[in-house]
Amino acid sequence: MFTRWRLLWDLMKGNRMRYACAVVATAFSALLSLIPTLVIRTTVDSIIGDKPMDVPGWVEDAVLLLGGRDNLAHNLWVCGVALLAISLVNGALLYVRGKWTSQASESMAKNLRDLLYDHLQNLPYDEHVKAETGDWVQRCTSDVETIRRFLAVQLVEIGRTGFLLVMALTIMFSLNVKMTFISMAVVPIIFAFSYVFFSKVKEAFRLADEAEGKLTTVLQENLTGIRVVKAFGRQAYEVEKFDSKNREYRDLSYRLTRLMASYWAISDFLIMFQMGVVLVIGVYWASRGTMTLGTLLTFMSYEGMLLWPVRQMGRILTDMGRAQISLTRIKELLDKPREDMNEDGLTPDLNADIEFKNVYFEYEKGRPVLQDISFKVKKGQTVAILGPTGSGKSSLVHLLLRLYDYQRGSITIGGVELKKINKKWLRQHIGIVLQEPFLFSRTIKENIALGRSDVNETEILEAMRVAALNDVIQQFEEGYDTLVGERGVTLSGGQKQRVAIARALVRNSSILIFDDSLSAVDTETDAAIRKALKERRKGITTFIISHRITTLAEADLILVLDQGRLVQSGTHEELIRQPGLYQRIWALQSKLEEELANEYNSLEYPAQERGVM
Ligand SMILES: Nc1ncnc2c1ncn2[C@@H]1O[C@H](COP(=O)(O)OP(=O)(O)OP(=O)(O)O)[C@@H](O)[C@H]1O
Repeated sequence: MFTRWRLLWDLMKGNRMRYACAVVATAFSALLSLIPTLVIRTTVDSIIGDKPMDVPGWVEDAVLLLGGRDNLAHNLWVCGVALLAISLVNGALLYVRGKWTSQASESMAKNLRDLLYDHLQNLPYDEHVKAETGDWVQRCTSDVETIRRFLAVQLVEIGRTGFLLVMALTIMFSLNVKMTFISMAVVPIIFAFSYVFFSKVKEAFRLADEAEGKLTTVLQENLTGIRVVKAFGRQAYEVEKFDSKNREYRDLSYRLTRLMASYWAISDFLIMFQMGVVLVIGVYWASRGTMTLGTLLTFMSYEGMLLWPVRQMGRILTDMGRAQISLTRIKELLDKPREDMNEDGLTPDLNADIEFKNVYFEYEKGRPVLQDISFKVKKGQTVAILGPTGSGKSSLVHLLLRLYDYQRGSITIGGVELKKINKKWLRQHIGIVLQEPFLFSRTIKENIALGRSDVNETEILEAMRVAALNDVIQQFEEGYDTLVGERGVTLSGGQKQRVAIARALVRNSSILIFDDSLSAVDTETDAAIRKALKERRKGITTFIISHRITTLAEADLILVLDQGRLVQSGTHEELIRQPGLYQRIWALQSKLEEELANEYNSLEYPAQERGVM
């Protein structure tokens, strides 16, 4: 609990003084807002009327300075000017209060967003894999906003109401004790009613918020997956699903509006009842001379000023619970440990031999994903990995980048244990093309340059050539300055893979990893890219995960994984002679290719159309 508020305190660094000044301005503004009523009271009772002045000495001196009561009675505009002057000062105070609180709260929110963003960037890979992105986004946006509002509005409003109550009660008690008790009789009732009401209605607010969230999720999911919806002709089902969520949201919002309407009606009635009682008793006392008209006006005016904010207090106090929840949610995110980058680790030359020795790895305890994996790769060699879905291919290459840590065994590069190497150094020297490449909503060029910040034009063009991207680029008017993603053109799966390959190539890495990165390009382009890559990656140790035997065949070493175990390893020539998974897949793919070729040749249209002259 304490650490949560401590976080807020820390985030306000540089703005604490400003916020404190805003609190002081609030107090002064509360005091000033009570004074016009006193000016009116004195004017009515002692300047227009003939009651003796019961005002502090300095006010009496001021009246004398302005020519005395008689002079003021003939120049009532002076009282008007006094009211105007007070309003002006009060206005100035309200302005600086608003300015300082918003500066302090906006800076706090900015600091918090920066802190969260920085923290998220530095969380371990696994956290991002498991993360519910929507929930994280909400923590970084609406939860931050809730805390900002708490600082900018709620806390200040509580302070203002507190000051107002204390000061007004002091003045009221000094004027008439009995009337003070009468006029404040309903305050605790309104406060309690408002507090209980909003505590109860909080649940209704939560349900409405949740329903809104569900509605947004359905909408977002539908828009993201609209192609699937259309392809499967599921529009009617989706519309119905949306309608049911929409109806749920409407019903809950309607219920909330009804509840709020009854709240305003009851609390308005209580306030009006209270004012009515004060008016009736006050007029009675005034007619009997036990209370002056000015004092009655003061009570009526203060009553109005106090009861409205008190009525809001219940809402603000219950809303404060939200700020606490938001702070807890943010703290949970910030408490997640950052990834240890082993910055003091070794920075060896990674253009070296790699060795896996009895490597064991599991994501969850007791569920091994890789077991007893041992193999050696000479510097500059190409290693191909084959295996059924879920056999652990991606996991194996992820270990090399230390996106995850192996639990047993050893992985060495140039004889240095992987866990001793500085992680940043390691990742800087390994280029990876992920299975599902992600492109940012930027230009193609910028997406490629993400691989290395100081990359030059020639290197980008060269990487594009190797990744067979030039043909793609030519289709676009703006070439590689074409925007991709949500705001730009949509690239096909194969085109995206090629941009990702170019991005990995500009890194000039010592080790290159292709995680099934050519799966979406046609065989011809695959062959062209492999050829260009072969020339280019001389001396670079390369790992290629693929299901295409043609891709694997050229490798110096082929690893065959099955259920997390290395079941075969060797060259293409060795493996096709060994009975096993590789031989079976090779036989299958060769047969398939043969059948495809036969089918193509037997097509019955003219030879020139098939390109055969
Ligand atoms: N982050 C994770 N947390 C828990 N289990 C995981 C995680 N990632 C993968 N797995 C599991 O580990 C196993 C191996 O997954 P991996 O992605 O390495 O297989 P793969 O051989 O690359 O499969 P594919 O060819 O389908 O890409 C699978 O059973 C998978 O469900």
